[in-house]
Order: sequence, then C-alpha cells, then structure tokens
Amino acid sequence: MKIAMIGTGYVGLVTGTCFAETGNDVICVDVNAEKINKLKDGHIPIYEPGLADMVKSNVKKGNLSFTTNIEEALQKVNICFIAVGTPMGEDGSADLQYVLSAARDIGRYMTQDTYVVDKSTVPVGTGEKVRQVIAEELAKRNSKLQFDIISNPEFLKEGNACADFMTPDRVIIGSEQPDSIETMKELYEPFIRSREVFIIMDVKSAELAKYAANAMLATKISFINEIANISERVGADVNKVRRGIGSDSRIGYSFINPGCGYGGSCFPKDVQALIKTSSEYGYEAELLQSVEKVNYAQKHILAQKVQNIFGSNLAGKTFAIWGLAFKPGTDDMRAAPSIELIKTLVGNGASIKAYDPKAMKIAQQYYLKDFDNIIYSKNKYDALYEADALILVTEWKEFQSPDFMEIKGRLKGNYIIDGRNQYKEKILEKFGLAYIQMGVK
Ligand SMILES: NC(=O)C1=CN([C@@H]2O[C@H](COP(=O)(O)OP(=O)(O)OC[C@H]3O[C@@H](n4cnc5c(N)ncnc54)[C@H](O)[C@@H]3O)[C@@H](O)[C@H]2O)C=CC1
Ligand SMILES: O=C(O)[C@H]1O[C@H](OP(=O)(O)OP(=O)(O)OC[C@H]2O[C@@H](n3ccc(=O)[nH]c3=O)[C@H](O)[C@@H]2O)[C@H](O)[C@@H](O)[C@@H]1O
Repeated sequence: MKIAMIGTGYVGLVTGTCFAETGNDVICVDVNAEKINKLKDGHIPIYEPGLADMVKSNVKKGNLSFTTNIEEALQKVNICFIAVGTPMGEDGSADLQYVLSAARDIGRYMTQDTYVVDKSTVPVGTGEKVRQVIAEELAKRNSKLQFDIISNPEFLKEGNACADFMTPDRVIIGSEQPDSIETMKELYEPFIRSREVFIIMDVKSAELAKYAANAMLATKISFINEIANISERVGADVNKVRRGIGSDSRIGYSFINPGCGYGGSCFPKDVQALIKTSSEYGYEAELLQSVEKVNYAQKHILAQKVQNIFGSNLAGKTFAIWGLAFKPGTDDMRAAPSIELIKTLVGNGASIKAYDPKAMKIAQQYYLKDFDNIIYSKNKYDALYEADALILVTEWKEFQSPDFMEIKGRLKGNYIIDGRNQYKEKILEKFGLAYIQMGVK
C-alpha cells in the first residue's frame, strides 16, 4: 500500500517505519524542516531502541522517504495517516490546530480516493471536524474525490515503541465502513497474532477508548503513589503493600510502581483533556481531577524529601541526579519529574550534577537551558564527586545495580534519595549509605 504519514514525531516516525518494514511504500511528511533534513541525512531525531537501524534499512530498500512537501507526499497515496501533536491548550483541552491543519492539507492536495486515518490522540468529535475540513477543501476545488475518516489510536510506549507497535495488544479501528475496516486489517495483519487483536467500533468510541486507556493507567499510578504516601505515614512499606495487592490477578503488578509522579507527553495532557471534554458535556470528572492533583504533588515529593534532610535553604549544597528523561529508554523530557525537582533545588540555591544516558543533550538545549547551576557528567559515577546526596529520578537499567562502594567513595554526603525504589535498604546500610525511598518511613 502507498501510505503518507503526516507528522514525523515519536508516533509518526515509528508507525511509518514499521509499515515500511512490512513492505508498504511510506512517505513521512513534517512541517519541521530541520527534522526532515536530519532524517534525509540518515540521522534519527529521537532516541528509540531499534528505530535507527529500521529507518536506515527501509530508506535503503526504497520503502521509506521523507519530505516537507505535503503536495508531493500525497501523490498517488490511498492511505493518509494523521500523526501530528495534540498538545495541551491553555485551558487544558487538546489543541487541535495541527490536526485540523493536516486535514486542510489533505483536502487541498489528495489526488485519489483516500482513507484518512487519525492516529493522533484526539477528543471525541474530532473525526467529524476532520471530515468537515477535508470536505470543505475538496468542495473549494470542485473535487469529487471520496474519503473516509478512520480512528486508529496508538498505544505504543516510548522506550519500547517499535516492539509495542510490532506486537500490539490490540488494534482499535474506529469505522463503520466495511471497506475501511478491511483495508486497516490488511495493513495491520503482519503485526497481529490473532484476529481477536482487532477491535472494531465507531469513531467516537475509538477516540474515547484512547483517553480511557491513558486515564486508567494514570489512575493506577496516582493510586499507588497515594498508598505510598499513606504507607510512609503509618509506618508500612509500600513495596510490600504493592506485592500484596499485585498478586491479586484482578489488580496485577503493572503500573503500580510507586515513584515521583508520571510525566511524558501523554498522561498529563490526556488526563487534562479528558477532564475538559467531560466538563464541556456537563460532567465533572472528579476522579480524574484527583489523579492529576495527586500527580502534581508527587512531582514535588523528591524536592520535599531533600529539604526535609538539608533544610529549605540549599545554598552551598550539591546534588547528583541520575536520570533526566521522563522514563527509561527515551531521550524525551516532556513533563519529566526531573524538571520540577531541579527547578526547586536550584531555586533554593543548590548546584546539580546530572547524568542521563540519552537525555542530556535535549536537557541542555531545551528543557533545562535556563539553569546555570547544572554540570552534565560524562558517566554516572562522575556525577557523584563532592555531592551531598544522590537522587535517582529515572530508573535506567545502568542505575539498577551500581557499585555502592564507588558511590560511597565519591559522595561527600551519604544519602541516596530514590524516586523509583530501585535498591534494598539492607544492602545500602552495609556501605554506610542512608536510604530514602518512596512510601517507606
Ligand atoms: N509519544 C507517544 O508515545 C504517543 C503519542 N500519541 C499521540 O500521537 C500524537 C503525536 O505524538 P508525538 O509523535 O509524540 O508528537 P511529536 O511532537 O513527537 O510529533 C508530532 C510531529 O508533527 C509535526 N507536525 C505538526 N503539524 C504538522 C502538519 N500540519 N503537517 C506535518 N507535520 C506536522 C510536528 O512538527 C512534529 O514533528 C499525539 O496526539 C500524541 O498524544 C499516542 C501514543 C503514544
Ligand atoms: O498515549 C501515549 O502517549 C502513551 O502513554 C503511555 O506511554 P508513555 O508515556 O510512553 O510511558 P509509560 O511507560 O506509560 O510511563 C508514563 C509515566 O508513568 C510513570 N510510571 C509508569 C508506571 C508505573 O508503575 N509508575 C510510574 O510512575 C513513568 O515513570 C512515566 O513517567 C502509555 O503507556 C501508552 O500506552 C500510550 O500509548
């Protein structure tokens, strides 16, 4: 099939590349010329395991190409995906300007009957808006070309995006048109193990299913974080409580890891957007409001723990921070808990020595560029020199079994403050390290 992918970000690039991998002819288009030029020169603008090799091999085979020219991208294409960003608007709702601009371009430049597939996460009713915009543009040029809108939300996780896309738990197809459904099934067939993986529904339900999934996962995280906060106060150990509840198959272990709050480009904005959609329809989503409120507080918890030990004025103190990305396996720092932490520490006079395996460049260039007091270290141990404490924010594999002797030897102080509960208190005690974790007194 000949596919155009509008939006070449985390989702567009991964999706386009995976479709190219299964033999389709894919052209990825983006308004960001710098990104497209990098891709044309063989550089991958994001870090995602396995992606670089797959992009290169498919470009070489001629299955995958990149352009900034939407008119060129839509030549002879019969499936056009929309995978542009839907960031949080000022009032918390999803900002649809990029989706609607992509729709306008499709209406202006499509050259044959087209399946228009929305992969961006969009509020209920967006499919209809996209349909109207495309129809308006076709009418302007007296075109009789036909198109159908299909909702096909994406469920991949950053850091595991290619693997998630290649072996999906489910593929949701929001459409009531049999030929659209068949075309989507054909496209996804190589990735599925059983036909039950396809879940067919109307467009609105598909749109809402995406938000419901993210809201459910965010709820699990805020729930366990709340239990962690209760555990700390009553003298229980959330690690044990987690094992106690996760063993119930109705609850399960996944997404109940306590931490310093969920970040990333999706949970925070999607929970907000769902709250906003609900209120537009006259319903106050109180549970979801609490999920966000708990998460907001959780993102400040590491800084509070630091200040409980060192006092509110941190002038003259230095903290080693392991992990800047919002989760391991990615260089993405959107809404990362590390940002809030660093803001508070530096704001109260501290200096930072940071190390992250993949996110330091992006941190320096964008997310932490306004902070002077940060030294970026070349490895995890270098970050420890003369630091008063080590704070673990992102649980990269390389932080999971460090040499504690080395840590003790390099730190000036003896605290490890762990935002992801990676270590065992008894082991740290042997090295003379004091261990502060989440949800344990
Ligand atoms: N990042 C993730 O893990 C996931 C994201 N999603 C959803 O997928 C959508 C895309 O997310 P990301 O890929 O993370 O965003 P992103 O910000 O990485 O990429 C979006 C791209 O679209 C481009 N763009 C904007 N307007 C355009 C236009 N009119 N024409 C062509 N390109 C245009 C931007 O320049 C950017 O490169 C969002 O709705 C998000 O909620 C869904 C599942 C997972
Ligand atoms: O819509 C999206 O963009 C995607 O959002 C999430 O994926 P992602 O944000 O990439 O990463 P997650 O692994 O879900 O982690 C999100 C945040 O939750 C935190 N988290 C996760 C799990 C957990 O138990 N505890 C916890 O604090 C992580 O540290 C991270 O900050 C969903 O998991 C994907 O299914 C979805 O497609």
